[in-house]
Amino acid sequence: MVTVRAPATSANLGSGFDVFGAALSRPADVVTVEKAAETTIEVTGVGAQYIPEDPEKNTVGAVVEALDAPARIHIDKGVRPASGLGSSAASAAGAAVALNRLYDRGLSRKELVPIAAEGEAVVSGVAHADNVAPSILGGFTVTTAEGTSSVDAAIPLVVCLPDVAVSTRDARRVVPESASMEDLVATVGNAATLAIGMCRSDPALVGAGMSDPVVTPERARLITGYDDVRERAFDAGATGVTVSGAGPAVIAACRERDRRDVAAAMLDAFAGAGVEARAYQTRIGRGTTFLDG
Ligand SMILES: Nc1ncnc2c1ncn2[C@@H]1O[C@H](COP(=O)(O)OP(=O)(O)OP(=O)(O)O)[C@@H](O)[C@H]1O
Ligand SMILES: N[C@@H](CCO)C(=O)O
Repeated sequence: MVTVRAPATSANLGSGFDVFGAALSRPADVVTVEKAAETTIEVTGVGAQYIPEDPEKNTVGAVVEALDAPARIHIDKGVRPASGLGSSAASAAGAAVALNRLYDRGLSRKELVPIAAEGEAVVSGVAHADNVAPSILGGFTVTTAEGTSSVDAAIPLVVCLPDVAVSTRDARRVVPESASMEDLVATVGNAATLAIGMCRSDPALVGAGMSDPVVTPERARLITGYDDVRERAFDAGATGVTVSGAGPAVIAACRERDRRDVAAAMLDAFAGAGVEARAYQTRIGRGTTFLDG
């Protein structure tokens, strides 16, 4: 038997649509796998009632197939589904790391990224790896068709999760099909600023680099109260605020000393918009870890 803790993640970070990702120190899924002749999946925890246990429909089923590793699998969800916090990816990432060890497949963490990404295709129609990469590798990740690069970074974060669901599949429908040259230049500048900020663990640069004139404004419309939440977070000291993944979670970068105030301000703004929410005071963290030695 192998048990792992696979962290939530935030993809895009504004300017890095479908490229940037970050592992969060909390929340996380716990995935346990045991060899079996046929694969079975049991799901407990946050939002378990919305997650299919059929291996054809659960993200871990595709991982089992890709690794040819049938197992009895238990997923204890800490990451709510349809959250923008890489819920479907956390389970797939955890299963990939755990099954690789259970069956002694000998694949490296980087080799496991495209395998876990197959799980994402099951739910969103696209095998995007910008959530599974940080959930497996940890830190800040840059994923392209050529592979993933990662760097550890010490950046305090708040993710505020409203009590509504937005599916990645729906949120991909509002992504514009083209962008102007002006927006392209701005986005490249912001993304480069964010990447330097991560390398220096500088919350000011990371926050400044989260600005995105192309995808985020369209996605923000799907989140009731977004503009107020963003403004209040900045007033409380956030250095940058954007939609986490496909939403509805909103992520803010900040300095350690401001994190509590930023979390309170975001919760208050959602409440003002009539939306219940939960705030996680978190930071960029480690990738999937073994819980059983
Ligand atoms: N193991 C799993 N964990 C969570 N959701 C799963 C799992 N397997 C299948 N699903 C389905 O995936 C959907 C949630 O995935 P989706 O990509 O929409 O949200 P997310 O992973 O929280 O968001 P994001 O990718 O934007 O961070 C739900 O419909 C859920 O039933
Ligand atoms: N990059 C993907 C991540 C989904 O979590 C998207 O924004 O659609």
